[in-house]
Amino acid sequence: MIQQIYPQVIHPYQYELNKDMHLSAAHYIPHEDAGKCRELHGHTYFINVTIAGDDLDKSGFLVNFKQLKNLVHGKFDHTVLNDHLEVFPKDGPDSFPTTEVVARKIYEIIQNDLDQLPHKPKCLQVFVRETPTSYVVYRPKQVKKND
Ligand SMILES: Nc1nc2c(c(=O)[nH]1)N=C([C@H](O)[C@H](O)COP(=O)(O)OP(=O)(O)OP(=O)(O)O)CN2
Ligand SMILES: [Zn+2]
Repeated sequence: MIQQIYPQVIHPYQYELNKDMHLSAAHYIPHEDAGKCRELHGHTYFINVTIAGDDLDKSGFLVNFKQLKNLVHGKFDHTVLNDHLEVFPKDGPDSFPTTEVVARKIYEIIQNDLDQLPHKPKCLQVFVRETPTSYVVYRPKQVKKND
């Protein structure tokens, strides 16, 4: 069981769901400022995603917990993050799988999937812990209730 206190998001929705995941992945940050992190190394990432909405699907789910796990753990577990060029392209601001970029990419992957659902749940927060002493929280700038 993952035991971690997460920051709370204030929101207007009636349902809020949280899914914890952990995954093993390797990465490297090929930038001169990254020091020892320029070399390939691995982490056990601890991830929490927060989903909210007012409506449930026909199963009574806001979104199936398994679906969230498949989207993130299913894609990245036991992989080298830098190898996912569709997520972290060779050039540009998204090319380095820093904790910040990983958190935002997980948000984008999840929200793109949620946008296909008729009841339109929203991803409000992605928490990514990379080491015992380092984590990032990503939240989209604004989530409008009727988006
Ligand atoms: N803002 C960021 N800074 C750093 C990132 C990052 O993604 N965003 N990443 C790294 C390294 O990849 C490294 O894996 C993590 O660094 P750090 O927390 O410094 O790791 P330590 O285990 O050495 O931390 P201690 O608290 O000193 O034990 C670096 N910076
Ligand atoms: Zn690292």
